[in-house]
Amino acid sequence: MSRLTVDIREKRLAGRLVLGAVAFTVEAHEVVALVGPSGCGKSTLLRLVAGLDRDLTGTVRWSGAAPRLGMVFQQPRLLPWRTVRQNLTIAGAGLEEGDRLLDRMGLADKADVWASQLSLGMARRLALARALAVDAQALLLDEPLASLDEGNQRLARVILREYWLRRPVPTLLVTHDLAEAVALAHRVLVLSPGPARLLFDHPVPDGARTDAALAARTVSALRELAAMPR
Ligand SMILES: Nc1ncnc2c1ncn2[C@@H]1O[C@H](COP(=O)(O)OP(=O)(O)OP(=O)(O)O)[C@@H](O)[C@H]1O
Repeated sequence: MSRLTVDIREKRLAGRLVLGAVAFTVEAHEVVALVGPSGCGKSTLLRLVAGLDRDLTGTVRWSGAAPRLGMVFQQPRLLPWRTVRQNLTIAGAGLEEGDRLLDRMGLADKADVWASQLSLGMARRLALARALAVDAQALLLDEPLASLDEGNQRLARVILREYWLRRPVPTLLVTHDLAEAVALAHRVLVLSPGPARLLFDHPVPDGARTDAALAARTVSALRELAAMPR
């Protein structure tokens, strides 16, 4: 399993500085949340890690061979002219695993519907199912629970935790929601307003995933840290 080392000194888009100094590692079995205000550069950072953009000052390295990635983009990026099931199989999912995930995501009755006919929340659930169905060696998830109602957010959290128990792959999870970060990640990286630099890298206590009071205390501590002048 790969370990990810990110050491970004600077990233520019159209000449404008979008990311400042951001350096961190993600261990082979670790889920790391990236949290920061809107527009600070989180998606840009994820694209650099995915190798979709290689134009940076700094380095992004995986130990060993580059892993097969399961990705959720900010937009669902489905193939609208294919059915829901085909969107999974074309991405490389086995039929059985694809159907199992559709069932878990509450999309079993949509398997033969055109992807273009899904609501945004359904499309986002399908995009998450696709990332989890492709036997990924690392996950890069950009706001995977955005546009889901509360029930589906809870369900998606459970599905993600089950996934990591079965397949503890290195994961970068972008979110603007500290509570979601604490609920899912082992560590939370907080970024400054853009151009983002890393403000701090904070471990989440093990119990926070099951103990709601501890989770709430961790979220408040992170919020206070993030608000501190520096
Ligand atoms: N192709 C581009 N050319 C120039 N600037 C860009 C381009 N794409 C994004 N930006 C700018 O880069 C900055 C970072 O964008 P990015 O999408 O990475 O932020 P983000 O933290 O993911 O935002 P959000 O949480 O709102 O999705 C923003 O100011 C955005 O306007």
